[in-house]
Amino acid sequence: MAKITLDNVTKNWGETQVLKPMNLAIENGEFVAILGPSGCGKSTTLFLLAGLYAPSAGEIAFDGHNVNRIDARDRNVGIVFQSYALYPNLTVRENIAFPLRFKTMGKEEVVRRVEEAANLVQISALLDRRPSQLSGGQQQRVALARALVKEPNILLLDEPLSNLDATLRITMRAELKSIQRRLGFTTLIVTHDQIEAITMADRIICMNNGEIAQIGTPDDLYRCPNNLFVAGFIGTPPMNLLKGEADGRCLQIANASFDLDAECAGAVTFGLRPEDIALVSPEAAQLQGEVVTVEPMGREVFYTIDTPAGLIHALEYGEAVRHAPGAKVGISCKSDLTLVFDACGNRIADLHADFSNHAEVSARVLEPAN
Ligand SMILES: Nc1ncnc2c1ncn2[C@@H]1O[C@H](COP(=O)(O)OP(=O)(O)OP(=O)(O)O)[C@@H](O)[C@H]1O
Repeated sequence: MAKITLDNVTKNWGETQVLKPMNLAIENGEFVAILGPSGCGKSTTLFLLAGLYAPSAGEIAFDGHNVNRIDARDRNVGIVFQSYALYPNLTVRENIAFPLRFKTMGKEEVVRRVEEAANLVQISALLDRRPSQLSGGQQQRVALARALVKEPNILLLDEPLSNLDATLRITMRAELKSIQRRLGFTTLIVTHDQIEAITMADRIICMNNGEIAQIGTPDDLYRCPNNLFVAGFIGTPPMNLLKGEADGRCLQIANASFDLDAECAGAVTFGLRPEDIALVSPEAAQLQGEVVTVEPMGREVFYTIDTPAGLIHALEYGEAVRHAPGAKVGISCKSDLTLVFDACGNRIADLHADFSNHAEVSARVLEPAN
């Protein structure tokens, strides 16, 4: 188990800097997800830690020791790639034992470690098969056992679940997390699946365009995004982001004005999560709109509402469809759940807008569906 520190680490390919100076500290035993859109630098960060890439500048340290010049195979890091990369002509046993081939260790020790790793991921019965005789989930477990067999200090996972079907992903997600908890490896997982990141990780590094947009617990990123990128990236369906203008304690969004709980001035963006919206009677809210589409999704109903501030998405829990297309509704939300971002896209801490009459929100004064 090792603490990982990055101090102003960058990566350039030719003239292009794909990783801007990155500073990061990951504690012993932490499970951290690197999340972000395609091309933002997630795998680059992981490969730098693995020693597969050398940094262009800066220092990578494990437990305070600079590892910049230490070879991948000497870093005591286990890696699981998206493709699994199993050797088709080797048995499962030989695949798992492969990373030990350069270690000076007796045959019995190799057998012990292979069996222990196979046991951990529950593939002991498959050791004499070849990869082609395994399902996708079983192959994924072999790749994980191969990473564990070195008894690494750090486990690096590069989209390890992306080739699995939806059900298996959920099972493997829970299994990975439980193995990590039991063995206590410092673990980094690269993913572009936010559910994966939110469900497994203690902390998430959200990256955009070669740099860290925010690091925090899943709840921090969801409830207190530092900036518009994180606000728009985390959450499905995404946060509603409305353009507005602040003047003192007044926020104007299209034809509606709201009270702010502190002074502010200039162009702002106002953020409102779909599930935090209550659709109330039009006269009970400052901002009104017309329901355009209604999508019942089983446990919830997803509404798209056309308002003078643009289209707004709202999610109401429960099966009941309360508003039909064409219904006029008011958009309401508890003020402490609203977010305000400045003209540069940074969230203004502790600034909220009074978006409605709270009594109306809690009473859920709703128009009947017509
Ligand atoms: N060997 C290389 N030479 C030049 N550019 C590269 C090389 N490897 C990666 N890049 C560029 O670096 C940037 C970051 O790539 P990286 O693979 O880290 O992204 P990612 O976030 O992991 O993306 P994805 O989710 O699509 O795997 C991309 O713009 C990519 O095109």
